Amino acid sequence: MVVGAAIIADGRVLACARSAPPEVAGRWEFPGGKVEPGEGEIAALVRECAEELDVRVEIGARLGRDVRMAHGRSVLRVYVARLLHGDQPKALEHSELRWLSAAELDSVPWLPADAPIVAALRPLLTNG
Ligand SMILES: Nc1nc2c([nH]c(=O)n2[C@H]2C[C@H](O)[C@@H](COP(=O)(O)OP(=O)(O)OP(=O)(O)O)O2)c(=O)[nH]1
Repeated sequence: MVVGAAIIADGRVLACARSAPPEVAGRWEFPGGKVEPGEGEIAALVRECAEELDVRVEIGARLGRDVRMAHGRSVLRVYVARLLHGDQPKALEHSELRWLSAAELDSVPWLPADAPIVAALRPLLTNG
């Protein structure tokens, strides 16, 4: 299971450009990663957001549906999240971070598995 966090602030969502591995570098994703054995999904998201972005987050509702990823070996599950304590994300592992409005959602090349989740995200963002 791979979990991702759709971090929303001021009507925008945080999109992150992968720096590695080469086959997905330059593609955009939600921060997150693999749930470790014995770890809960929420705990995995809190850990990944701290590791990748140096932020504390509160995890909210599920967003969209589970998406089966390449080769059917894993599933992507995304949750809505918000930043806590005024923390500001830093690109510790990504090549770039961008806050996207609803109108800007299609302006970056998301990882293919993210498409249905990005579509479900649109109504949660204010236009602009
Ligand atoms: N984090 C994240 N991964 C995604 C998204 N969409 C998508 O297809 N993936 C894929 C890319 C990777 O093959 C996999 C996540 O693996 P990862 O390399 O980020 O996991 P991890 O941080 O636990 O890394 P590692 O321990 O395996 O090095 O899921 C997404 O929106 N967010």
